Amino acid sequence: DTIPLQHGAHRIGNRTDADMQRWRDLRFGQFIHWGVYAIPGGMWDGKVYNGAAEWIRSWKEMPHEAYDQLYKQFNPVKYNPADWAQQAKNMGAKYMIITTKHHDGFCLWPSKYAKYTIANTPYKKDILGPMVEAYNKAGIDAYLYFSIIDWNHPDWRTSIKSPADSMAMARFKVFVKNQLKELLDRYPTVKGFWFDGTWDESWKNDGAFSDELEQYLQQLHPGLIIGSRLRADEKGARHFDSNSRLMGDYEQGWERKLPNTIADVHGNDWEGVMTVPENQWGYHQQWFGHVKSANELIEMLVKSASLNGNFVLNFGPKPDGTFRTEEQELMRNIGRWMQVNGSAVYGTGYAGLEKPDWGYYTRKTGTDTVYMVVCNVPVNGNLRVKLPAKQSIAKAWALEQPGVALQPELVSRDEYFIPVEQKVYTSPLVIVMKLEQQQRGQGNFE
Ligand SMILES: C[C@@H]1N[C@@H](c2cn(-c3ccccc3)nn2)[C@H](O)[C@@H]1O
Repeated sequence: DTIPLQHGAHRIGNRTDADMQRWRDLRFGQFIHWGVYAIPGGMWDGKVYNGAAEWIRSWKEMPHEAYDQLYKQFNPVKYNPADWAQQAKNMGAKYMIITTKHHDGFCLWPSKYAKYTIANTPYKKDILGPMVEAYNKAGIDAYLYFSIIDWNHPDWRTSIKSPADSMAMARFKVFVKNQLKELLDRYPTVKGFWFDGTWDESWKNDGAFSDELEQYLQQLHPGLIIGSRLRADEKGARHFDSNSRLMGDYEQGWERKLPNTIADVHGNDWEGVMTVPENQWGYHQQWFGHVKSANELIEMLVKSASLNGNFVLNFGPKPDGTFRTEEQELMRNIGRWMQVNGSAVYGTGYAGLEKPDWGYYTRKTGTDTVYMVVCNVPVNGNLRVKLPAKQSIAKAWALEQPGVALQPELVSRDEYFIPVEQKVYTSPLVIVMKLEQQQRGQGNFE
């Protein structure tokens, strides 16, 4: 039996409206973390910061006063949003999430509610407007990342320890509402918010406000898509309310990790966000540890779609407004594969088949078209395809050779082998299958 909640989930099950279906069909997004933290780029005073570059202000080696002067040097003279949008389009991204304000509180737009903004840098001009416009022009939807944590604002509190704290936080919440309305007024084509920095007590213990804020934004801009990270219920439960019901429009907890099985997603819409190095969102001059390859990231993207989720890959532009070469290279290499094989990702979801060893199945939503994305070619030269009872393969072909029908061999009841060419593969191979209900009497297996 459920606990009565005023500020828990207000909907059971996924959203069924067109805006949400559009979000699902996009499947592949580009995250951009850009701000003052790009200037030090993970280094200060000749020393390397081993944490995430966008957190450098919290590093003991970086005096707050020193960081808080850096905005006076922010001048991305090479910033060219049309070029960014073109590179993202070439990569195959269908939506983009941009940090309007990260935890440091620096605003990439000339907010009239703050001084710590782009307006007071040498660059002066609004960064967000031209970016949203350029991406939308390239056919890419725009979403706004917004950090509730704001290290720059005098009224932000991580916890409420006194009446003075309560009054400060009350002022801060008005400031948050004002900035969010300002963002919607300035950039009306945005499709949603990506909230972050909502783990502190001050927020967790104010579930009512997070609920009111979500409803306020939906009234301002019906159809907005907002993930579960914004929300807490009145008992301090986050993402899932005290009755284990998902709050928000999709599960937003998959940060630098992905679900492994369809059971892990509990039937909810979800989105995974991923860094190229192990844990850098903002620009870091020295990437250390494992840097993911195009094929690794393509596999994560396909794995996400195969489990009914979206995949968002992060980029951290340099202080001059350009992407580092490794990131430009990645966008080209991922794009080359998406150019040919994107139909195995866009508008697809969980195929309802048992996960095979050789890779992933995705199903074009609502159809009998199933894609086989082969990441591990079996040494026995055959792709084993196990179908639910009474289903069979009507047709199968390699996506790149639509005219050449493959010959699946029925090797046991509802199980086929599809031969796969033994050669060097430099990227995942995609095979398309049309499934059908089994004709009566086909196959002579008991
Ligand atoms: C999307 C990512 N979320 C921000 C983040 C993550 N975290 C964090 C904090 C504590 C534990 C694990 C992760 N803190 N800030 C990162 O800075 C980046 O913006």
